[in-house]
Amino acid sequence: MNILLLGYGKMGQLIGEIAESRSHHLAGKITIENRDELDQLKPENIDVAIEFSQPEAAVENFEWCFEKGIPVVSGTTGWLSEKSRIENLAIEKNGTFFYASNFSIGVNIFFKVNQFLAKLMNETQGYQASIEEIHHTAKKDAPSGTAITLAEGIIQNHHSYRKWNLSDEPSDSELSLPITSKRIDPAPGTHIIRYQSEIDDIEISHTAHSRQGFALGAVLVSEWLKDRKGVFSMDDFLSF
Ligand SMILES: NC(=O)C1=CN([C@@H]2O[C@H](COP(=O)(O)OP(=O)(O)OC[C@H]3O[C@@H](n4cnc5c(N)ncnc54)[C@H](OP(=O)(O)O)[C@@H]3O)[C@@H](O)[C@H]2O)C=CC1
Ligand SMILES: O=C(O)C1=N[C@H](C(=O)O)C[C@H](O)C1
Repeated sequence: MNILLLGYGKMGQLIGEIAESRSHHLAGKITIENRDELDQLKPENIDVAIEFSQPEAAVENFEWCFEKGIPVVSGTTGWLSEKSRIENLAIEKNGTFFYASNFSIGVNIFFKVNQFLAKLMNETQGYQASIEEIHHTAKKDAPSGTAITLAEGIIQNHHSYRKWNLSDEPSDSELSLPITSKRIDPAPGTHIIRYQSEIDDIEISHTAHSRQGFALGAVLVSEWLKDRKGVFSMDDFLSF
């Protein structure tokens, strides 16, 4: 496949290496500095754009891809207030859009375990839930996109929680799930779910040892997405 990398930082570079090792060709490696190179590309020669940029850049990148008819796979976090509009735009333009807060298979198993645990805890009194995420200090958004997905998994399955809040910001509701964001180098991504009571604590966690799982997941999804039209998520890609 011909792959356009929109964003060529820590993730874009690793995705490029993995894509080439799987015999794909890189049609472009776009950063803030060389963004004008987009005008010289031939959209008909690009099979998919893999977009790992920055919260402020992602939406503009999606709109550009939809205009050019290029399917887009994005892992950029921190732009979710625009998600419904972007998904509607993808459909309106007969485009292809795949977003995941986390492309690693391990984290997607962890999402399912989190949902199952939330269902069990919903039947149990006396536990307070909380989420902690730890990432490297260059991360621009907080909480992480993965922590938001985990919070949504709890909110959908546990009646004591209706929304989430960052733990260092005041919450206006007892029904809010606190998320603590820590920035410690070189953490690629750690997420912990805690249920604490006076009697005991229950804790589940996922720790990424590198960015390999995120990057490989994005390439595998791009291969799967070829020739598909519409809006997709990891639930469509995975068979569990
Ligand atoms: N879903 C997932 O599985 C994962 C998601 N992420 C998310 O991916 C995103 C990128 O992470 P990471 O690679 O670590 O970040 P980096 O800061 O290392 O890289 C970001 C890249 O985006 C480029 N960029 C910024 N603005 C634009 C623009 N307008 N058009 C094109 N490129 C642009 C930057 O350019 P320049 O170099 O010139 O500054 C840089 O190359 C983050 O939102 C992060 O949260 C990260 C890991 C996994
Ligand atoms: O910025 C990162 O590095 C990561 N971002 C994603 C997120 O916000 O959840 C995924 C992963 O945890 C790494």
